Amino acid sequence: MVASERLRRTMMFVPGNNPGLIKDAGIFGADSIMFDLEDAVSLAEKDAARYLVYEALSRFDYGDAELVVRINGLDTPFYQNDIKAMVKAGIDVIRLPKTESAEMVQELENLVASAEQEFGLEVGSTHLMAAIESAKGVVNANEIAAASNRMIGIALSAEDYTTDMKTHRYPDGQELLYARNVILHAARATGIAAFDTVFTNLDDEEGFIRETKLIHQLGFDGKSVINPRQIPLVNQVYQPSQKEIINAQNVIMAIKAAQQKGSGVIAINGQMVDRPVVLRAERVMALAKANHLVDQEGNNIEE
Ligand SMILES: CC(=O)SCCNC(=O)CCNC(=O)[C@H](O)C(C)(C)COP(=O)(O)OP(=O)(O)OC[C@H]1O[C@@H](n2cnc3c(N)ncnc32)[C@H](O)[C@@H]1OP(=O)(O)O
Ligand SMILES: O=C([O-])CC(=O)C(=O)O
Ligand SMILES: [Mg+2]
Repeated sequence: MVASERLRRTMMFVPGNNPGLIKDAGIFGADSIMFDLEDAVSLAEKDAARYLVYEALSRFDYGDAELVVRINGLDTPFYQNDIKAMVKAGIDVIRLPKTESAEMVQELENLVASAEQEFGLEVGSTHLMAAIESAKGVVNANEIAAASNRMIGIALSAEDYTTDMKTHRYPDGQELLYARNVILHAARATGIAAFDTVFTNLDDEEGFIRETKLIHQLGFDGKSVINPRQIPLVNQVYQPSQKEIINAQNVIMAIKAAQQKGSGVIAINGQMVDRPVVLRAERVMALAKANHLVDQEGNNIEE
């Protein structure tokens, strides 16, 4: 699948030092599974976690899920070994934590390219993403997003970010509004995905849904999650309504008919349908397919 066409509603963190969670991570339906070598793993367990994730990637089948690894930061003694092992294992995406500049992404890219050469992989086949976790990262979000052709997305990491900003997380999320909008604009301007941050109170389902509705409304592709219980809740928020699906089906049918007659624009019930409307309709249909509300051809499923 082309990296830019993937749906990425949920990217689930899986601690890299926990064999049980790693083994079963594929059964919960996360769009992306993110093995963590960074903050979920204590210093004493860094080497063991890297080895464990390497073995898991080589042995287990995670189906259609995109496989991501969060490596240790560029200010640690671990990241070079992390990159080598994960490239060798054929990981889909490397997520760089605490990214503050384009130079950091370029340093990562150079090391990834060397590892690809060393292990006989096509240079450019490993994709990258950056987590933005500080004021400096937010200020430099545009250059970070555009730093490499390998970039598939940028993410807000609000736990570290709010600490850097000398605040903390509040239920209404006002403290994150600026960073969320900056990250979204940087992602959209570069044509890559935007991911919202984790919500750490597993018992506050209402708060989780409220936050997910907000980031869906803003335009995020999806959200980092820490627990399988959060996956269906995100999918529910991202699920298009029946009305949206019917509208999207009509738009796609109408534009196909128009194109057959050599026109790129048409009206449905007096409403102009042009390229942006078609693109929105295609996204609705992709979400409808992912939620099994229509079949792979976009037709309604017979009861
Ligand atoms: C600020 C940051 O950097 S956040 C990123 C780093 N943090 C992480 O990676 C934490 C990831 N999450 C977890 O480790 C766990 O979800 C915890 C510790 C928060 C909660 O764990 P639990 O209390 O066991 O959660 P819960 O009871 O809901 O688990 C339900 C099932 O899902 C499994 N599960 C829970 N979390 C995960 C996960 N992240 N990945 C895979 N499986 C998971 C559990 O093993 C359990 O399976 P079982 O029913 O077969 O025993
Ligand atoms: O990426 C995330 O959402 C988790 C994280 O590291 C943070 O919030 O600091
Ligand atoms: Mg963090």
